[in-house]
Amino acid sequence: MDDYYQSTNNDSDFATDTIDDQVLSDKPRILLMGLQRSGKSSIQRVVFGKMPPNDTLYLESTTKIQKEDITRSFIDFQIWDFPGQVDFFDELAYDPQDIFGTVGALIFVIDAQDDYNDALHRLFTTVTSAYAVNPSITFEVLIHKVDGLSDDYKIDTQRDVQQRMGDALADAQMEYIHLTYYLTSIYDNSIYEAFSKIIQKLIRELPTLENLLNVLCSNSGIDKAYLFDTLTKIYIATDSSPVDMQSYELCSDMIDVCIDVECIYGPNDLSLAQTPDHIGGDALDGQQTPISLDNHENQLHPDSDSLERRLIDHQNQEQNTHSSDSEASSLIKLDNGDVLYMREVNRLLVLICLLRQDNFEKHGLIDYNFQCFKEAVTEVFEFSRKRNTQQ
Ligand SMILES: Nc1nc2c(ncn2[C@@H]2O[C@H](COP(=O)(O)OP(=O)(O)OP(=O)(O)O)[C@@H](O)[C@H]2O)c(=O)[nH]1
Repeated sequence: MDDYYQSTNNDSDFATDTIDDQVLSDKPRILLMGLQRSGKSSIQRVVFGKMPPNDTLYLESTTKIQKEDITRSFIDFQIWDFPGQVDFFDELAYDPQDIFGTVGALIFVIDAQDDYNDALHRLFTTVTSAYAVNPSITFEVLIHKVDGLSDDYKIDTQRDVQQRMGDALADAQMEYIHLTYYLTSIYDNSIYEAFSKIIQKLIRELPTLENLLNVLCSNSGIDKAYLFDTLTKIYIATDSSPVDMQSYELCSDMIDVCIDVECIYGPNDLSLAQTPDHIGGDALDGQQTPISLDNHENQLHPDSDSLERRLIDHQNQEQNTHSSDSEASSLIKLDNGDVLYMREVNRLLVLICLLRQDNFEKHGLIDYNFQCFKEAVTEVFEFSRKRNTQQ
């Protein structure tokens, strides 16, 4: 996919806009398919529309293909939500070429809390038919609604689904069709984690971004770095050290914290320092106290050499250095001593890093390296944009 980023901002107040076919751009597509009530619309609403998961209980059944153009996001694509009750391969009214011609990923959702025999049958016909039309589609299977299941049952279900699909494809001599499986739920971060991996497959610049993140981490003493799409909280790249759910959740929670602060104080006051020892390593929600940079002296009394003092000095320097642009940044100290460091790369992307307190002492170096990283990322996308225009 060539166009998986968006270089312009759309100032619409809505994250996603349902739009008519006539005005749909030529963007690559992501299809959400699966049986009725498997959770397709809920996934779309929660991930791309910021709907609280509990509100999906009131969603009505989809009756026709819902096409949405994702705006104000780095992930520049259309997402098509299919009604579960229609089998598009039985209906002569639908031309498979129209549907699958320019698809990037086909995501098939299976309800793991229900009997999934029919779903497997539909999955088989869907992938084999779609592959016949467009072999470059990546097929992704979400074994969904696993929030109600025990860990053992989840693993057994995934193994069973994988085994049966593998057998069915082997019987049809179509083993070359590759499916990737994810255990997901809208009630935790698993759905974002799955979408991160799905979207990453569609980003042509991924290896370059990963290399840049590796260089940034190794030269700055950073333990883990994620490049997030700010709107969706999907991470589009990370360094090559293993992803652990806890660090991912902390980083993605940090985006929520910053957005909440931005909503309360306005975009120009986004930078915040964190009171010491207020944040547990695994519990951010509700415990953070944003501190205005103007009156921090009255609120914090750190001794002069403490990390808190350095965080505040750092924030002040940042504010002075970047007073002319509105680049957001934030620092949060966790009670285990680690530091979460967030910097906005552009209006659509944000870098979030996790590093140890000792390594944060070299924050001048980290800031400098971040600026180099930011310039490199901008150049990469500028290069891709030019290449796409030429093509
Ligand atoms: N427990 C649980 N329920 C979920 C999850 N995702 C969706 N649901 C529920 O599943 C029900 C059906 O969700 P929808 O999103 O309407 O399903 P759909 O696949 O779009 O259905 P159609 O539009 O009929 O094709 C809703 O009540 C959701 O709240 C999940 O991760 N866990």
